[in-house]
Amino acid sequence: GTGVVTATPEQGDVEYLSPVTIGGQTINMDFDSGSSDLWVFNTELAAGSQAGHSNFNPETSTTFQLLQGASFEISYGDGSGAAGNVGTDTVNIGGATVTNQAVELATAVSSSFVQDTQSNGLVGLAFSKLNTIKPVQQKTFFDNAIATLPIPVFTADLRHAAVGAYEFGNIDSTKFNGSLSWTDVNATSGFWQFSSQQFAVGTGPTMNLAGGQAIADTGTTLMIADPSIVNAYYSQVQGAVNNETVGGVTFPCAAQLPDLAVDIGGNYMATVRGDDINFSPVDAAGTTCFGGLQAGTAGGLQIYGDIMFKSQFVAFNGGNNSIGMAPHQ
Ligand SMILES: N[C@H]1[C@H](O)[C@@H](Sc2ccccc2)[C@@H]2OC[C@H]1O2
Repeated sequence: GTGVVTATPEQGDVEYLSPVTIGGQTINMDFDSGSSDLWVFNTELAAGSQAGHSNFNPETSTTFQLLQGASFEISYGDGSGAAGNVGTDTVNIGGATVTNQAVELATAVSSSFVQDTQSNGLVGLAFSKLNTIKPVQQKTFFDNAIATLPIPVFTADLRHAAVGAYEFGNIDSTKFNGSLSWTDVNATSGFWQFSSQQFAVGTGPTMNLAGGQAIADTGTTLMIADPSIVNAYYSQVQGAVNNETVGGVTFPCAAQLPDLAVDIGGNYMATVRGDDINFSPVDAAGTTCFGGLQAGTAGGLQIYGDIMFKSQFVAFNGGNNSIGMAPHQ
């Protein structure tokens, strides 16, 4: 069957949380199309790390089974990480259910996870080749569910400061304008990766980024693009500066921010709303604001995170490895 759950933004749209039922216990988790482990805060974790979180208790689940000798250890792009043991349990996301899903029980988590008490773990939705479980790699929830879904798709409908949704096995055409533009994904990296070789700032000319590649990553808050895009964009914003202290580009909060259009696989120019690129104030007075568009390394893999998802409804097709996009309704 299909499954649909709410995707509720934390304050400032830092991340989006969705309810997941594991062995009958419902826990709010961060759905991450940029990784492939499902790990959860749990009662095996040190009490200090458990504090403030919803902690899965494998002992009170009648369907949990330890996966003897299995462990995981994951490091994320932002330097955070988690590690621990592994079991299997019944995982239900809005009705879409997998009876033998690998559930990773963290026994160690980095401080950024401990401090974020609204998030109690991640649901990895990238390709299973990135799963970190050893000695035998396990599948993601989507990989396990795909055969039972009416269509082999999940969709992300993330909104600025409003509740959106993740849906498995159905594409709700009331949630986007027009029709989806589909692009082939190169799954070799294990990410939902596509070419992105052109961009335009506001009503300006289309510019080239030869060889540009990007991934669609719901677990990344911002939009990390090639320096050539970032420089071209902020050259159009009065008062924009690269603020080393703050760690990225800032500008006056009153600035008028242009839209940014980026090429998706040569088939579609996805427009990212300028308003969403005004991400958050860095000072109490709300005078200086931090950009939702920041620079990665030149020629590196670009990461189109929540800043893009707030403008675009995205469908992930695991049947033919493609991504569909259209502006939100
Ligand atoms: N795919 C992303 C992942 O979901 C997050 S993990 C995370 C870390 C701290 C707080 C919340 C989430 C991390 O940032 C970018 C990349 O790695």
